[in-house]
Amino acid sequence: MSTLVLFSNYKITSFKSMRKEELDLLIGFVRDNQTAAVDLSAKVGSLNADMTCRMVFGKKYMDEEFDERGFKGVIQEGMGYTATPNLGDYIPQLASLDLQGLTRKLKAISKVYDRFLVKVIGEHVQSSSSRDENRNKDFVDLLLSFMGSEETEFQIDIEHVKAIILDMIIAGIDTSAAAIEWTLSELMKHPRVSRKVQKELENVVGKDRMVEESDLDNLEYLDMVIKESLRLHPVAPLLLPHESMEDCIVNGFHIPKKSRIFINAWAIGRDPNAWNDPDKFFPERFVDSDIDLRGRDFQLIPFGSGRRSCPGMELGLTVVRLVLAQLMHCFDWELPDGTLPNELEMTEHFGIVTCRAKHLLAIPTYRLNKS
Ligand code: HEM
Repeated sequence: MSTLVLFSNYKITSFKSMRKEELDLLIGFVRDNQTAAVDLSAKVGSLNADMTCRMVFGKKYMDEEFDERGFKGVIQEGMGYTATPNLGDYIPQLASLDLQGLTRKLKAISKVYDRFLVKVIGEHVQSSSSRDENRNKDFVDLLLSFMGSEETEFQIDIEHVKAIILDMIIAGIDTSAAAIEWTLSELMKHPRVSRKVQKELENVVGKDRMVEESDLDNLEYLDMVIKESLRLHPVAPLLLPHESMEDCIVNGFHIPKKSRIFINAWAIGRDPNAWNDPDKFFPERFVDSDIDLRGRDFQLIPFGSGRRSCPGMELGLTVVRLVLAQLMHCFDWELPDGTLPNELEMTEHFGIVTCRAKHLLAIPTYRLNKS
């Protein structure tokens, strides 16, 4: 369903004008605030949350419509509990005691999610008869249209709809934002690479207009920068847990059926057996290389590989490329308080999605010709 319907090329393209509207708001805000440092981590996080909400729910929701902790706050709290190693997973006899209280806390969070999802679905059902049939359908519309339908191969009920929506929101918001945040951080740290990205943008786009999505395929160097950033900072460093379907032997290790498997994409991206100078940020390593991000090349798997790899990859890459290109094309960036590029701290905050421990702040200067 994800591949054929939700993330088809047609569907991704149908949200192009929405992405432009949201990104233009951010660019406008930054242009109006050029004297102070912009909290890029917070701004990029909100931009992605807004884009994802409009695609999945058809509109943005105010924080207070969710819960007093706000939309992002609750999602992050839930993700935090999910990422915490749970004793009960390793010693099943202890699971029912819930010694860390994780099950109890997650159940409480799931009630908040559930209340919100019931409200969103209710709003869609109520307004379905009065809605314009030609308007662009959001994910909730699409999923509801499969429910109870005999004509489709996807047999789903309301609990599936809730689960899929939640999955999309959780998997979509922080991942793209963290990928943008890390790439911007590496660009701030490496002015040579930043200048080269801006030079490419000047050649492809010119300084008289902003970037359009149709320009993205011509930005080859930016693609290398993104690959290099995802190699060093795979936003889901351990991917998602997998389970072996049958007994198998990998590199001489016996893996019994039904084992829980973690793939350390972070370590693979920095493995000296797979990469020369692995700790160096050097996008040019991808010149004349056919290593891509799609999971064919096992030394670079930020989206996983195979059937359970990320279904939102094309969409995620479109957003990451577009936002980075626009921010780098429209502005020069300087670190605040006289911080030198090589002094920028890169400490990670570990979670299922690993973002920066400290927000990335930078001072913008508008650089296009047109006012
Ligand atoms: C740069 C952006 C993104 C990155 C780096 C990323 C990365 C990943 C990774 C590593 C996985 C786990 C794969 C595995 O364990 O093998 C995953 C799964 C998933 N991603 Fe993404 N993702 C991104 C954007 C998105 C977006 C925008 C969406 C949807 C709106 C999305 C939806 C999903 C879903 C639904 C899954 C779970 C698939 C399943 O249940 O098997 N992702 N993603």
